Amino acid sequence: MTDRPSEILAELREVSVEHRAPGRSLLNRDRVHALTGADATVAAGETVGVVGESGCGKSTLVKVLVGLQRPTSGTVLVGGRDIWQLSTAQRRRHIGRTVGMVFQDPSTSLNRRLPVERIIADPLDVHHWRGPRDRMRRVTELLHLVGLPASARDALPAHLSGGQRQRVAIARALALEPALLVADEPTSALDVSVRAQILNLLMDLRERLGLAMVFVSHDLQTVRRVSDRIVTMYLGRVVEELPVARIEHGRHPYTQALFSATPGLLRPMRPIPLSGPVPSAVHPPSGCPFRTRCWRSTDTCATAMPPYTDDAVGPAHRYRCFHPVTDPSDLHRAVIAAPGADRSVEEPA
Ligand SMILES: Nc1ncnc2c1ncn2[C@@H]1O[C@H](COP(=O)(O)OP(=O)(O)OP(=O)(O)O)[C@@H](O)[C@H]1O
Repeated sequence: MTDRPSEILAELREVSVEHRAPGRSLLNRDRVHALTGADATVAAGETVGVVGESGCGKSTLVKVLVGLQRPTSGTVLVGGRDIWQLSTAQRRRHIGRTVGMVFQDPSTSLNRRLPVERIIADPLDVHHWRGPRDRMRRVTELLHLVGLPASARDALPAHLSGGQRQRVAIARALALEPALLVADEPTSALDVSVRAQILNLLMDLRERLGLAMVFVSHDLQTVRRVSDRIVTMYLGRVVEELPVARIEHGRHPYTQALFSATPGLLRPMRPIPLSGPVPSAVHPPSGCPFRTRCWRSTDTCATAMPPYTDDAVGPAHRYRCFHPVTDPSDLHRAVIAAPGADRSVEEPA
């Protein structure tokens, strides 16, 4: 198990985010529960992978973490300070110096009208980074850091490839030497051929600069490879947090189902099929949100959201489930119990 470093760079405490449901009239009080009661921490030097199905709240969680989304309730601490107790100017300054953010699609996250130099220098200007000569030197340094030639400084984003644009976005995110880099699907909008290059660049920068990272991705193989800890989300809830070395011992049925769907990641022989659709984020089920698709659910699961329970290794591995998976043969039963499942699957030893 990875030792958990102690300095907490960012923390969510009981954070919820609600949006007005789209397409509804102003009189309609329906709300999308994008995030509900989420707790999460990121410590210096660690990489936290955030996983879960589309729409489960991963992007909302990271937007809250970097101050781009104000929570409806709960507390967001960045560098130990409650960011929503700060003035707008103080918040921007404080977050900018602690956290850098790389978005999914550099074609939309970069200003198309500005040359690369101005894009990268923007955080330096906003934060009054020393004098003009230092600013120029820093831009050159950043271009070099992300593997772009100095000549790229005059190019417009349209003149660059997708991979080069994402390098510019990474340079901008690192301009103020943050301790934490948050990357929301940083390679998924890129050509398959350059995804590995950008991922390798991020991993290289992480090592060289000693960065902590939050890494959101649908690519579970990659998340497993790059993360120290994994946060599993389902329908706006964080349902499990665990060290990557314990992924085979995921206690929440959803963690097991999610990772079983990627060949070779977990011991179950076949993907655990989940019945039924993901429930609506406007009207989530009572109690545990996963209960409507869970093969282990009982009436108890409808009564309340299960509290956090520490696994045997302590709070580094905790989950929210009344009926945690503790026996591998249960996973086998989940596979063969599904309608249409291949019942010839071997019972695990
Ligand atoms: N501005 C908004 N207004 C209304 N609903 C929103 C808004 N932003 C997000 N949502 C909803 O909140 C929920 C969580 O969205 P979010 O983008 O955080 O999920 P996600 O896990 O990042 O999804 P994906 O993997 O597809 O990017 C979804 O139901 C989404 O439709």
